[in-house]
Formats: sequence, structure tokens, C-alpha cells
Amino acid sequence: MNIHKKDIIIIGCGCIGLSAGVILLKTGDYNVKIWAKDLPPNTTSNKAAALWYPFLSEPLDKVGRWSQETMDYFKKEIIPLGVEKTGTLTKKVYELYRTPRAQLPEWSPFVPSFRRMKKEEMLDGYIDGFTVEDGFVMDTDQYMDWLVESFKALGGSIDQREVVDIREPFIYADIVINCSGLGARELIGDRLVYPSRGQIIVVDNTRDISLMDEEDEYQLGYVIPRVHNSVLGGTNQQHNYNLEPSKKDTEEILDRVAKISPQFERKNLKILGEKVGLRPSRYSIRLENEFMQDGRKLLVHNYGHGGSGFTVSWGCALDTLKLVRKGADKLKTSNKSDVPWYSLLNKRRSSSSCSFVND
Ligand SMILES: Cc1cc2nc3c(=O)[nH]c(=O)nc-3n(C[C@H](O)[C@H](O)[C@H](O)COP(=O)(O)OP(=O)(O)OC[C@H]3O[C@@H](n4cnc5c(N)ncnc54)[C@H](O)[C@@H]3O)c2cc1C
Ligand SMILES: NCCCC(=O)C(=O)O
Repeated sequence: MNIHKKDIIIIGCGCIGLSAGVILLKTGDYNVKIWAKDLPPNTTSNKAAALWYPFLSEPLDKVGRWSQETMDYFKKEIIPLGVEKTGTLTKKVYELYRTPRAQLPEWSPFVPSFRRMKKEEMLDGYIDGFTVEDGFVMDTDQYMDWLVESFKALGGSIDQREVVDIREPFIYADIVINCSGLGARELIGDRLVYPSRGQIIVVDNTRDISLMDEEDEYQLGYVIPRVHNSVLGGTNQQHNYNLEPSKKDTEEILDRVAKISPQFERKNLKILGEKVGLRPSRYSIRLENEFMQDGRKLLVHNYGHGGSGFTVSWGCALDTLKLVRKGADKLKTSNKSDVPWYSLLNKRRSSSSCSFVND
């Protein structure tokens, strides 16, 4: 531990916490520790499909910028390392519609290769669609393992521990980053974050393009080819906490992807497994500073990424670094004569000093 560097504790070891940790460590200015209840492969992040494509997350202008910055980061820092290392593969993606789309997605101006699909690219039964030529997909477990490895190689350390009181990490660091995902609901009492249950099916066949039919944003049909297998999806069931795969959902997902193309009919598929994850949904991704303990402690919130955690992860990590720098300059130094506030921790456990403020 280098005493000249500021100590930072990140709560959360999903793609958001790990990406933020890597960016903070790369500056050389911080000692960074992750505290997390669940570690890969037991995080929501590990249950993701995952491809780069903004989905179920707001606000769309910021999601556009974060997605573009994430795409740039993948192109410069991750894809050149090779698929064997990171499990990341460039893949064109088609978003397909059976009805005409007057509006382009609000995030599209941020993505140079975004365009409307050409007639000759259209699949039978579809009349409109969008494509991103230079999209990419991740074999999620392999990518998460690479993120953990990268974080540790930069000097980061990971403690598997649950944080019951948000004041606890401030005993050890003046700066804490809240990357707790859906856990923010309990950790800081943010009732605006809620689960959107997603179920996926892992199958053996792979194909060269990611195909998505999400005209109905609750009954999703998508095929995401990855390095070792493909992922079929999906579901979007709000406020559903069930982590067990549902047979009914599997059947309905198989029906929906069969309608995308006959090559995905059940008889052509070999099911390898099913996964369920609870997207940390929120009306708006929360990425902002909150000063605690009379301005002596800084809590940076980075949670609520819905269906786009991987797609915005590096853009949000870069903004987290900006927030840390901005907030750290404003921190009041603790006055030696102050009663160490955490000595009150046990006496005041019931009344939390961190009151949640609606954005
Ligand atoms: C089926 C499915 C498919 C998806 N596909 C895609 C996709 O293709 N592309 C895409 O961009 N996104 C996709 N997503 C969304 C993406 O998975 C999420 O947005 C992302 O995983 C959120 O990352 P996170 O790090 O915030 O959360 P998580 O991965 O849930 O990590 C939260 C971390 O915080 C820890 N934590 C929480 N509370 C506490 C506490 N009190 N104390 C200590 N630790 C705590 C947890 O243990 C965990 O380590 C998909 C999601 C699902 C479910
Ligand atoms: N656009 C859907 C791809 C998978 C995804 O993001 C999800 O959350 O499910």
C-alpha cells in the first residue's frame, strides 16, 4: 500500500466496479480495494449475454456518450489483446423490426457505424432495422475473469464481504465508489432501483451476426453468437426476483428466436444451459458525487445500468474518475479534535447518516 496515494474502496465486483477499478488504478494515483458480497462468476454481470448495444437504460443522451466511449475503449485497449485473453469478438449486429421505424435510437448519433439496414440485408418477415457494423460480443465469464485479472495486475485487491452499513468503508478510506448494482436498494435505501429479470439459453451453434427482435421490449428475441457458443434470449420481467430458470420462459424464448430465422428452430439447436440475472434497472443511471460526514467523505454513485452495463461500463468508469478528482479536491480535512465519527457507529447503527436524496 503506497501511503502517498489516496485510498479508495469500491463496493461491487461486477463489470461496473471492476471497470471503475481498472481506470482508477491506471492513473497511478490511488490504492484501490474492492469489497463485494458476490464475486465472479456469481454476479449479475456473469449472467449477461453480452453484446455492445444500448438497451433498457437512461438517460439516452448520456448512454449514447458512455456507449461510444466504451466502444472506443474496447477498440483501443481490449480487442487488440486478442479473443483468447479477453473473450471479446467483433460482431456485426442487426436490430430487426416487423413494422417501420420512423425514429432512430436517440443514442445513434454517438455511434459512427450505426445505420438503417439495407433492403438486401433484411431477413424474411422483417421490413425495417438498424445495424452497427463494428459491434462486439463478450463470452461473459471469460471477459469477467479477464477484468478481475487486469484489476489485480494493476495492484487492486478484492475482499469478499457484504457491506451492511454504508458508513463502514469510510473507516478505511475517504473515498468510496458505490457500484452495488441492484444492491443499492438495500445498501443506501434507493427504492428507485429495481430488478428486471432476464433469462437466457446457452446453445452450441454459432452464427456470424448478432440478431435482435425486440419490438416488444418485454418479450425479447435475440441470438448472440460468442466465441464458444451462442446465447438466445430473452425476458424483461420487472420487479421479478426469481433467480431460477423457468421452463415456460425457455419455451417462449425458443419460439421467439425460431421466428427470427428457421435456422434457429429447436431441431437445429443443442441447449447447453440456462442463466437468469436481475438487471439493476432504474429510471436513470446514477453516476454522481455525494458528500458524507460534513464533507469529509466522498461517496461516488455508479449503479442502475439496466440492460447496458457492459455497453456503458468504460464510459461510466472514465466519468467516475472525473467525479473522484472533482470531489477529492472539495473534501474537508478531518479536524484532529473531532470525535472520530465512526466511534458512534455502534451507538447510532439504527439511524443512517446517509440519507438517500432523490436525483
Ligand atoms: C440476461 C441478461 C442479459 C444481459 N445482456 C447484456 C448485454 O448484452 N449487454 C449489456 O451491456 N448488458 C447486458 N445486461 C445487463 C448487465 O448485465 C448489467 O447492466 C450489469 O451486469 C450491471 O453491472 P453491475 O456491476 O452494476 O452489477 P452486478 O454485476 O450485479 O455487480 C454488483 C456487485 O455489487 C455487489 N454488492 C451489492 N450489494 C452489496 C453490498 N451490500 N455489500 C457488498 N457488495 C455488494 C454484488 O455482490 C456484486 O459484486 C444483461 C443482463 C441480463 C440479466
Ligand atoms: N439488446 C438485448 C441484448 C441483451 C441485453 O442487453 C439484455 O439485457 O438482455
